Amino acid sequence: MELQRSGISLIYRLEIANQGNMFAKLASLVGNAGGDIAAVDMIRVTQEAVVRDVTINVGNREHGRQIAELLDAEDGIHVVAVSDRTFLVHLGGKLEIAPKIQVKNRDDLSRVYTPHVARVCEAIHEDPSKAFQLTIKRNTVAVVSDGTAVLGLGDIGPYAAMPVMEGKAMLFKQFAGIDAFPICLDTKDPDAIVETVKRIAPAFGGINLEDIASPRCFYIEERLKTELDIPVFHDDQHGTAVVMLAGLLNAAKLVRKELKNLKVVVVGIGAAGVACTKMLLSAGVTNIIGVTLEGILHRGREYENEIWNWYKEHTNPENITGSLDDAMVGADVFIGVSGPGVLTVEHLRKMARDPIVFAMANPTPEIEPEVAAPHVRILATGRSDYPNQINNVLCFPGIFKGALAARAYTINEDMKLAAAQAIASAIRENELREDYIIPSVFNQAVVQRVADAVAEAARRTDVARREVMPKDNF
Ligand SMILES: NC(=O)c1ccc[n+]([C@@H]2O[C@H](COP(=O)([O-])OP(=O)(O)OC[C@H]3O[C@@H](n4cnc5c(N)ncnc54)[C@H](O)[C@@H]3O)[C@@H](O)[C@H]2O)c1
Ligand SMILES: O=C(O)C[C@H](O)C(=O)O
Ligand SMILES: [Mg+2]
Repeated sequence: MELQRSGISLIYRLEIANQGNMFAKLASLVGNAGGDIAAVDMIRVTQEAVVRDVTINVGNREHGRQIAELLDAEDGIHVVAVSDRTFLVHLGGKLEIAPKIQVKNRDDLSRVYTPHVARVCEAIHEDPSKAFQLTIKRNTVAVVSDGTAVLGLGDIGPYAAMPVMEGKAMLFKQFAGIDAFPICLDTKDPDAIVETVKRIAPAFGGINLEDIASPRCFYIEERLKTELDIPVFHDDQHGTAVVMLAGLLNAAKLVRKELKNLKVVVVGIGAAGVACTKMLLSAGVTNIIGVTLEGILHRGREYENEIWNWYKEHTNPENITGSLDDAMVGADVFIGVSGPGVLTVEHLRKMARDPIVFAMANPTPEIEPEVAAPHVRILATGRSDYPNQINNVLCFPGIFKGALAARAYTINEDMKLAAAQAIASAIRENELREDYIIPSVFNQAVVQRVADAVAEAARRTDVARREVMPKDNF
């Protein structure tokens, strides 16, 4: 596969002396240093100098720093400040709450607020199911995290987790029209998390658990699923697994291999790794090898982590032992949901013909895509800046849209499988290519396709509380 990488974009505020052709000099300095000027804005002009904001695309932060040093060392150029556009879009957070109706006069006020609102409260008191019709519960999801497994950054706490949760909430709204609220809890106690989520549930039609570390995430999700009557969905488990399977269905078609014959190596047997494995098993894959930091999971050992004991019983049919080096021999597929630097070119060389590599750790994949690309047939990552983005954003907006439309009280296996098939089928067979096994997150047809398939699966499996017509705009 061939790859092109996008870097980061920095804004340099420069004071440029009014002498000679300074801008041409600046442009050639930047160009020679490998930067790419994307925009120039005039900020102010004085007798001696002009101040401009110059947006420059650079490879990474270090490259950006080198360019700043280079410019500052030049006679007549002074670097006033460098700002990162990513930080600028985060100023003050990424979300706000907006009312759906304007209160223009006393009459409006008396309807949305006291006294008439009281009649609506009483109606819900008489029939609690009316909360779905008459409050934001109908179309609102809580994105709940404790900040313990934020992307691949680990336990960075609830404050640092907020930007990711705000991002997920934005995507819920933009892609599915669902209002989502980021909630980062200042506790790691699984029971306290369960109790808190239960107590805030009245306002929500669904709970999207996010970036909660394993193995606690399994307990928290299981309890909430049993104790709440709205869908509870741990995105890092099931969203990831759904999109991974969608990608694999298409990748297998492309290399003309059948799922049941594949040898799949999964690295990182946490939330995402366990769920991906369960999904592979239900799709008919039998030869799955799970690899942790301690090596291949096998039946010759008893593990402290309970889920790994479950894992060893359901995978590794030949009970092989050893490290990732041993697991990769003859593998058709690598699924990485661990961390950076796990996979090497040596590993890729051990794989079977037409290797399929899904290096899904965020933000840094298990292997640098540029390094892996020449050695594999199909490569996918979780990132937005490479082709084949296998990221749960392709799933959670649509799966919740379908579940909320059907007013489903849970999201079950059939609904997840339906979502995976809907995502995969968004690409027609004659459109499949090595760098196009998964539809873009901006393919607007995908969310509705997933939502329709999920609502239908909810109806078929008797978990829907509402009949949904296809394309129903609830
Ligand atoms: N692309 C996506 O849509 C997507 C979705 C979910 C998670 N992820 C990524 O997957 C990774 C794991 O997320 P999670 O939610 O499962 O976290 P988690 O904390 O539940 O599990 C991670 C597991 O990986 C293991 N691990 C870490 N480094 C390893 C290594 N070098 N070799 C073997 N095992 C290793 C850890 O011990 C842990 O068991 C993160 O990088 C996350 O960003 C990607
Ligand atoms: O947030 C993402 O980009 C995907 C996933 O939920 C992750 O934790 O990495
Ligand atoms: Mg996540």
